[in-house]
Amino acid sequence: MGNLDLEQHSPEKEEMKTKKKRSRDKAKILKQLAKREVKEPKSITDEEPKKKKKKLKQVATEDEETEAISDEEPKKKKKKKKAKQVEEEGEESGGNGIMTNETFESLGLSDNTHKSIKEMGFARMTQIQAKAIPPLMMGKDVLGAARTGSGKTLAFLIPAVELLYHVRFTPRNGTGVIVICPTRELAIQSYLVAKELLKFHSQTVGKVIGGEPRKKEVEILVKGVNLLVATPGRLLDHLENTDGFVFKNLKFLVMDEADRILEQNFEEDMKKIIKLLPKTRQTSLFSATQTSKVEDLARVSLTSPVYIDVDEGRKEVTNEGLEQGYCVVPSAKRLLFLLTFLKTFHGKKKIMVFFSTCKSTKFHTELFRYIKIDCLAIHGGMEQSKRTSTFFQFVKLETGVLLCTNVGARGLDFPRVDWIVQYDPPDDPTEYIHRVGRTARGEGAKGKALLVLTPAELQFIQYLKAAKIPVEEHEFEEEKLLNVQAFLEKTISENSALSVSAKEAYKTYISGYDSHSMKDVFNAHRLDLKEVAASFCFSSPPKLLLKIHREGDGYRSKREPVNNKFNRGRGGRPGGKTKFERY
Ligand SMILES: Nc1ncnc2c1ncn2[C@@H]1O[C@H](COP(=O)(O)OP(=O)(O)OP(=O)(O)O)[C@@H](O)[C@H]1O
Repeated sequence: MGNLDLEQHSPEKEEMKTKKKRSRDKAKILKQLAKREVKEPKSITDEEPKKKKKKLKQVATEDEETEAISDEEPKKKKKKKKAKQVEEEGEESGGNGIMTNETFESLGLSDNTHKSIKEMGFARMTQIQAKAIPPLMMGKDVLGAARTGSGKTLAFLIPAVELLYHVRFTPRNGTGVIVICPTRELAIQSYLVAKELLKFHSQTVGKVIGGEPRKKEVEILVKGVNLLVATPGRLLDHLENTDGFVFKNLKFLVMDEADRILEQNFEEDMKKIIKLLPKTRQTSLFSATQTSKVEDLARVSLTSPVYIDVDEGRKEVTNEGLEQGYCVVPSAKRLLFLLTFLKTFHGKKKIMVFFSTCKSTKFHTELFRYIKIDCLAIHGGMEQSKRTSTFFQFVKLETGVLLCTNVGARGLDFPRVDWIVQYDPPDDPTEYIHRVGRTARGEGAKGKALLVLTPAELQFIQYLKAAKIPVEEHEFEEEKLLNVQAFLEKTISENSALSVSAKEAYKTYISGYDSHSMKDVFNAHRLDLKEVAASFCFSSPPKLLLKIHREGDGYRSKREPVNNKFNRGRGGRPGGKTKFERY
């Protein structure tokens, strides 16, 4: 028996088996791709001009982000160093289970894709990549879940690029792959990764996102964008209105952060988009969190999907390198608490602070700058050009503070963030997971997260624990707070612009609170307005018309039960945003 066991688990045999399996998979993938090439060339190659095989490279116009990636040499070096560091840290610490020993080389990718991945400094695959890339390259529909910062972007972009290459897409064939992202910044980020992957290929890449000039986008779409990254609203706009946008050859649709994309405020657009796109295509849904809506969509619109959940069975849903705490702070002291925190770490750490509304983010940015706390801001009320430049500014910073709404919660890959502060609570555990996922990303990475709750909101911790999120309480030390309440109130009362901004922030904070989906925890009727006003630098609540839903008047929790099979307690998502648009 002992012998038999040894025989079965001999490392050589295991290795042989894996190698054999890999080469079988590789052969299958190549066969599959070849089949697709044979099956579909008509609709595609027929449109290709025979003589003019001009290599049209990267049709996307040069834009602001080019500047951020223009220092080619240092960037390459930095990346190689980073990848080496990631691997070493992973090995030293025993890793946190994100990396595998499987190499990208074993996938049998095209030389040009492989060359790009090498330039990015990656040799071994992460778990989601090792599990999702082979079935995706075989043309299967995939529903993929893996923790934040574990490399999902390459997991779908590598198969996308390989598909375009093997089917020999040219600009004339139009769009073969569409990647839909919920925020503009995430779309820009994914577009840049796609651009890097396509660097040595002839296929074209572009993006269409809200807030950018449509005309420029129309021009690149008409020229032909093979891999298109888009936000839902702007994509729908082009699908419906842009003559010359060829999408009938679409082969692969990816929804990144699928659970977010299927929420209420995107749902209508998504239904229309799906209706307009060709039906025979490969579809893939990715996110760190899933909801029953994603499952429903997978059931009705994916063909025999492969379900991949690399973190199934983990005791915690957040990353091991993440230290998570919460502090119970009386409403009236919240601002002083945040100021004390920022005074302590300002200039030493890279920090993201989450707010619930645009106006509140705007007010706090103005106030902090006024009192000489340097900070950046990203929220939905800003011009896109400013949002984009701020995004790249924060990417480059070693230390600094970014105040943001949930536009910063999903998918963004800011390097080396030390602290995530949730000054205003998230909508639910799912949103919590994505916000804290902006730190401790990748193998061996570390980071800290702090959630600020008022005594009335403490019950939220039970929801976090039920969703397998470990949080420890930090003591609230009132005596250590900066003693500046009177100074702040005076500052606001004497500065009319700040005062107007504070009033708007106060008002939207309350209406935002009222639209909260977990009414059992975040109940606007339990807010003490005098205390809330103090946290916006008012000695008494400003006289404003506040609309708060009456209790019993449709005022109930929209929380969706977390009991579907694929979700497995990841912190299910309630019904999504209500009338009040907060981003
Ligand atoms: N094979 C790899 N080896 C090392 N690092 C990698 C590998 N693949 C991706 N990365 C890096 O890991 C980081 C996180 O990747 P990515 O942004 O794709 O995560 P994600 O799973 O999409 O996260 P989120 O759920 O927050 O969107 C990126 O900086 C990326 O460059």
